[in-house]
Amino acid sequence: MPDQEAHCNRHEDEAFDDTPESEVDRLNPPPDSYSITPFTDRCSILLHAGNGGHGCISFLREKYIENGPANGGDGGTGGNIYIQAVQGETSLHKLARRGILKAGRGKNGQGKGQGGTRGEDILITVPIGTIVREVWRHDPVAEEELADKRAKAMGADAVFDDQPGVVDNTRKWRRDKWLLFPGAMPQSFTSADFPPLPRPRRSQIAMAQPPAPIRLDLDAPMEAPQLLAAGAMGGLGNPHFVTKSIFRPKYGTKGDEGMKVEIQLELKLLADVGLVGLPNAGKSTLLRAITNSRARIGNWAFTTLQPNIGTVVLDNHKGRPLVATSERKTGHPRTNFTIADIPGLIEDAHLDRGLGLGFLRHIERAGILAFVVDLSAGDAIQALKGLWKEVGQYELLRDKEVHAESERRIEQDKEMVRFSPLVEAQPVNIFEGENVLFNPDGSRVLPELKLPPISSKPWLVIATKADLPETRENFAALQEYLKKVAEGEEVHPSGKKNAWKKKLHAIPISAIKAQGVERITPIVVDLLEN
Ligand SMILES: Nc1nc2c(ncn2[C@@H]2O[C@H](COP(=O)(O)OP(=O)(O)OP(=O)(O)O)[C@@H](O)[C@H]2O)c(=O)[nH]1
Ligand SMILES: [Mg+2]
Repeated sequence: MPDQEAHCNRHEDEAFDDTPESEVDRLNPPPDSYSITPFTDRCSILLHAGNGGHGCISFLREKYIENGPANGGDGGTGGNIYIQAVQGETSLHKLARRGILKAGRGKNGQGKGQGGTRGEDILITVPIGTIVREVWRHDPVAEEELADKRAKAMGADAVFDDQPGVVDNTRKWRRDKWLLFPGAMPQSFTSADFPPLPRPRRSQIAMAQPPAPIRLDLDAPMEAPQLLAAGAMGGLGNPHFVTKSIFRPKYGTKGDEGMKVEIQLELKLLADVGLVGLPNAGKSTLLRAITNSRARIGNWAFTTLQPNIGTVVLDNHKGRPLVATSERKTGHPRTNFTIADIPGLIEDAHLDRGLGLGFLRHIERAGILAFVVDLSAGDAIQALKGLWKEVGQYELLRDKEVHAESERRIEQDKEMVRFSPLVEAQPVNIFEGENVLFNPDGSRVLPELKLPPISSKPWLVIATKADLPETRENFAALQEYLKKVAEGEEVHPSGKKNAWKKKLHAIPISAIKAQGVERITPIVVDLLEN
């Protein structure tokens, strides 16, 4: 039992006596002392920008003023949706659970000329290294603009209020756009009673929207949020429709419908360091030893079923940083780095054995790879080579996979007959070839992420369980081997020629006793920064 093992060793070895009791408990916890952190690295969500509030139809009522002038306020603008990549977020699971994000609707206008208040905004916070891709969108205002353009091109006398003298014949029938005075009978209005419908409007902030289709690569912390979808404009109150002949218009307009965008979020970078190792090698214990993680630990294979991400704090804001760091590209000194503990890798994992390809994908998303080898479980060099082999095989396969996957998706889409009742009922408002704004079936195949080859990543070896007997020779051999690799006497374990081998480190540790782990941080920081 691991528990007994730990205690025996502590009595044997004087050097480990200074490890506090509580720390040992934390690193070799009873089975129920862990937390499962939910984790998602890919999800799609539907954004619904806020609808505009309706305009108000009202008239001044005061003593001695019998038929006061129109004084209905305009409707408020709908809420906007923003996105921001921030430090501290590590997973998309919170967003994945939401599914739909709907910004607030603007409030309706009020009497006495009071405009409606704006709808509530939504801010989506995502981890740094998130990619945002648009799947499809439905933008009512853009569609209306397009329809107008089309009507004009076809020679209809579609004219707007800013072109006087010509009668609008095309848009008055949009009864759905008009709001009538309470109590007015809809049938008492003929289209002749309405002035030309105002041209579709956009809020000023809509200028800040990224061009469609949205493709954002958020790989740095953002100081300010980025707008994704602007809320729709509110309707106009009845004072807008006062003319020389109509003093008391009994109509206003409804607020516009907010646009809908479905986006796919994907984490490009999972963490700064990825722990790669066989099952039961001690990766989760290591993560616990150097971070505050409460990752699950157990003396059996596949204890970890999904990535756990821990953060190593370098600067606890108490004056001098714990580890000296240089100013990075961003201009700020690095204050932390993250480590991903991923499920164990077994032989033939690339053939989808074990937990399969899913988590091999995580490996290529780490900045640095830390190969965790168990010194007590046989030849460490063989273990390291085995891990590299799987990683390499995976990389080979991936390129093929990606290709096959996108082919397959195209094929499936061709075969499927989609149920889309709305498309038939609507006038087709898309010019051929031009900006397809309304793509109701969302069948667009999104391009895969492009990532650098795995063998070009900096890597190090963490040799763990060094507290166990007869691990010394194993480690010495490993170190000797790495030296030869660095000098070019041995082939790089990845088998690739241009693989990274600038500074090869092997660090012996005992994670369970938190011995030697303090050496990891400065080495990792050095690799991250250079
Ligand atoms: N003696 C000793 N035992 C260790 C050490 N590190 C981990 N262990 C034990 O090894 C076993 C496996 O540890 P885990 O951290 O769960 O291993 P893992 O690599 O995360 O395993 P998977 O999640 O299944 O891939 C546990 O029983 C740990 O207590 C160490 O430094 N020394
Ligand atoms: Mg684990």
